[in-house]
Amino acid sequence: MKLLVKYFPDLDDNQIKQFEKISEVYKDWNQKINVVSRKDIDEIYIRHVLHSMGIAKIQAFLPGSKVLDVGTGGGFPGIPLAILFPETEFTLVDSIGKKIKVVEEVVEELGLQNVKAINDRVENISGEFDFIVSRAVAVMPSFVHWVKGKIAKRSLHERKNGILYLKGGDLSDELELYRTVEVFELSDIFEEEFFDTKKVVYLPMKYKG
Ligand SMILES: C[S@@+](CC[C@H](N)C(=O)[O-])C[C@H]1O[C@@H](n2cnc3c(N)ncnc32)[C@H](O)[C@@H]1O
Repeated sequence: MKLLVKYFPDLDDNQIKQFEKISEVYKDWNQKINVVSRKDIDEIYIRHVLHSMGIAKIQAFLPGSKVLDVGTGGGFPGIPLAILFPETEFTLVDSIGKKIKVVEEVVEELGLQNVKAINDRVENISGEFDFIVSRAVAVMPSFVHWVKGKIAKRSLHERKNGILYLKGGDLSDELELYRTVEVFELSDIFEEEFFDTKKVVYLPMKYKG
């Protein structure tokens, strides 16, 4: 928790309670349905919670905006972001039913009012979103193909609507096609070693290539 407050000093009491509860809830659910690797569950705050919150350091979501988390698994990055932005509407989608079951239970136990969990492939989801977030789901060309029609044309935020994807390593080949892509290094924001190779990739709705 100290780690979260170090980088997000403005969390209110309710958010602190929800973040404190997260490790207990996931430890409990992970014993029944494995959604987080054993090694990762002990380091849930750095590897899952703070990593997810890296997106918030790049883009703060406005009240009334809509965010889609594609391939959310057990709820990352969607759940930590939903705690952080309680007035933004989050839709978390995953094609594996038991993962969405965990998300639903976590949402209930944390008392989150702004999260909808859907068990389906993202290709089958309708609706338009300001931003689409994700981590560890697909290479960018497949991902862009899946979500293309799901980004709202009108932007509420100063930054143009688009994709905010948590990725790591050398992305030069994968992102070669996208001239308007911006890559933000999380190591510039978080000093812990875990973030040394981690990035947030932003792809605005209109891209060339
Ligand atoms: C490696 S896991 C990552 C989970 C989570 N985002 C995280 O970082 O902890 C990838 C997830 O993407 C989901 N997935 C893959 N393709 C999908 C699709 N087309 N639509 C919805 N979910 C998908 C899988 O079911 C799986 O749960």
